[in-house]
Amino acid sequence: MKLYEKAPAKINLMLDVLHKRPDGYHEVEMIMTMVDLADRLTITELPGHTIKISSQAGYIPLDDKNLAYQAASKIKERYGIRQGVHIHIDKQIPVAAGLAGGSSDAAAALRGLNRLWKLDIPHEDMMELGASIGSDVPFCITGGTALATGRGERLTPLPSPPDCWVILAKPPINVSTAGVYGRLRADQIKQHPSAAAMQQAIEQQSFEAICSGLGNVLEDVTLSHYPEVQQLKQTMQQLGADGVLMSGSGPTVFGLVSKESKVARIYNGLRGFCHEVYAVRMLT
Ligand SMILES: C[C@@](CO)(OP(=O)(O)O)[C@H](O)COP(=O)(O)OP(=O)(O)OC[C@H]1O[C@@H](n2ccc(N)nc2=O)[C@H](O)[C@@H]1O
Ligand SMILES: Nc1ncnc2c1ncn2[C@@H]1O[C@H](COP(=O)(O)OP(=O)(O)O)[C@@H](O)[C@H]1O
Repeated sequence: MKLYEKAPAKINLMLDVLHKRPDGYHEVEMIMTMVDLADRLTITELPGHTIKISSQAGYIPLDDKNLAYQAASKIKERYGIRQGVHIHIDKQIPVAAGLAGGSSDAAAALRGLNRLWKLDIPHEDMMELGASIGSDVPFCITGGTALATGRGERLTPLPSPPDCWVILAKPPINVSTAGVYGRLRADQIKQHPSAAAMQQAIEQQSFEAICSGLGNVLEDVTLSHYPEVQQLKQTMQQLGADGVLMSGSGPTVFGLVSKESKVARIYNGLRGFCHEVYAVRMLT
């Protein structure tokens, strides 16, 4: 049997850090949503116990460091599965970009293996398995739009934001999430974005209020190390995006655009600076 799962990228419309926790993680408040840029997983049964990962992308790990491998391994162990599996990842989401590509692959593997092996895993258990792989995996399992608290694994579903274009631009640097959180001084954050204001903007379907409520406290950390990310933000603003923000720990910058007539100009303008530019829709 062979089945397919789509693994979309996420963006953080707002990201606040409240404090560093005794376990080393940071207590966060984030509002996340999915965009229409996705990896595609093909999942096939294999004889024996083997977990095999393949990909057309030459730059992701194919061993137990791959988050989809970890998803398969954890599900096999927890549910005593004696079959093997081959997961092929058609990688479209830029890696180490702040778009949760690896987390979304893990989430898609959990969803797909739950179907393949007819496990009927309760929602709570899926969330727990996901959180044991990474803080963003539970959100990637449910998708949609959500307020994420705790270390990112506690979710409150929200309505979809109004449909719009999302222009993503990733400069040619890879950013480590652990490195960015490690450099953050949570007690010295000057301005905290408001989760309540973003939630209200989404509930009222106000595109303008969403754009003015965008904020991410990890931006200062990444921008101070990589001035090219700051430059990319300014360029996207000058080209006319309605709202511009770095996603997650970066370095991808996204621009929200309501009018289709502006999209080509912004996209073409950015291509001069950056090879990896995508014009996609918000997944509503
Ligand atoms: C920053 C965010 C925003 O959505 O996304 P990315 O930029 O990675 O896409 C997430 O918080 C990333 O989530 P995820 O990538 O799943 O992180 P994890 O694997 O759980 O953690 C990687 C490392 O980041 C740090 N970490 C992560 C989450 C958190 N709330 N506090 C932390 O301090 C820890 O040092 C941890 O060891
Ligand atoms: N399936 C996967 N896809 C991409 N990266 C993966 C995957 N599994 C493990 N990784 C590793 O995870 C790291 C972070 O990747 P990624 O999830 O793309 O970051 P981010 O959450 O910042 O967008 C990469 O350095 C990569 O080596």
